[in-house]
Amino acid sequence: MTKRKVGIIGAGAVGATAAYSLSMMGVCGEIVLFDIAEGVAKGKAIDIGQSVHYAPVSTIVTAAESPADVNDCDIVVITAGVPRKGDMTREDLLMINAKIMKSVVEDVMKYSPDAVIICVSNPLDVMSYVIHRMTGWERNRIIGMAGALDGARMAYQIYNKLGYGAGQTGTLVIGDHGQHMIPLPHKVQVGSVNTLELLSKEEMEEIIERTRNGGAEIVKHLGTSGYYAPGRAIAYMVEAILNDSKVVVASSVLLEGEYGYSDVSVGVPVVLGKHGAEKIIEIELDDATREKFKTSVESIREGIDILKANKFFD
Ligand SMILES: NC(=O)C1=CN([C@@H]2O[C@H](COP(=O)(O)OP(=O)(O)OC[C@H]3O[C@@H](n4cnc5c(N)ncnc54)[C@H](O)[C@@H]3O)[C@@H](O)[C@H]2O)C=CC1
Ligand SMILES: O=C([O-])CC(=O)C(=O)O
Repeated sequence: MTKRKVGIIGAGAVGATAAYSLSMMGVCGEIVLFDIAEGVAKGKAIDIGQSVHYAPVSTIVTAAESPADVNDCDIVVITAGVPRKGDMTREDLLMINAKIMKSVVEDVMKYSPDAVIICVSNPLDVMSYVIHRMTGWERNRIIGMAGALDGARMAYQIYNKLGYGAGQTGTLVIGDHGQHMIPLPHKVQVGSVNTLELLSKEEMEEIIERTRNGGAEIVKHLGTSGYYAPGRAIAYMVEAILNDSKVVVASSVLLEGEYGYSDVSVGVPVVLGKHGAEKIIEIELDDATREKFKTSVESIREGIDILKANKFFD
């Protein structure tokens, strides 16, 4: 990769935190922020740009005056959209965020036609699917951020139970980024020790439940959804793509027969490198997990079907 320019569309809580996190890591030369709300991108770009003075590597942070300035990006992160509040589910954001997605994606296609897109807006899997349908791009170039965050949340819950192994916990969460997400306890290891040997069945069930409700728990306390962990998860994915590091991260990608499904975006383990989601890893699912995966896919398809019924797709 010759240039390392990252566009972030939607400079709200998540977009700005991703920008801040990325600028502190120094993995890209330029970050350009765009937001439809006047002054938001400009103000945050100045603030983040001034914080870079203390970063190990300098990153230029700018604000786009218009979508046309988010041009020639290697990666475009889409964090434009409405977050949930109160008792809302992510699915309640479907119609409003789908409309936002439509205008944003048209601009990305025009101004950064070679980019890898990281979709963040909710409901995540359906929005990632919308981007596929709108762009028609190769599927490796459209990646939904979910498993990176949900996996971090699961690791956090495990540490809180064990009291050791922070930073040594490998987790895997597949399926939708919603009520049917599937944290996989038998895949979790702390320092190469399988957690099935460290935690009781009841403790693991509690961890799974708290992981699944990780987003809602923050909304309950904060009144809006979280942004530090999401921002850091985005930055981790951007770094993996820019550095071509080939790390395995569960992400929402379009299936074309893998796991027995097609024409739906859902979270599965993928290899992240300079071409985006370069490889989908098909892991063996036992019968019970396969059933959960089916429920998860169906829940995403419900959202897609609502858009179809509303003639969202041409
Ligand atoms: N995939 C995931 O794991 C996560 C997803 N999210 C989702 O990310 C989205 C953003 O969340 P927050 O940053 O907390 O919301 P926010 O309200 O703080 O920021 C969203 C920003 O998008 C901007 N925006 C709206 N329409 C736009 C357009 N057409 N072009 C450019 N900017 C536009 C708004 O002006 C606002 O500044 C939400 O949909 C939220 O549910 C949030 C956390 C984690
Ligand atoms: O919970 C929300 O609405 C935002 C989100 O996706 C998360 O934090 O996982």
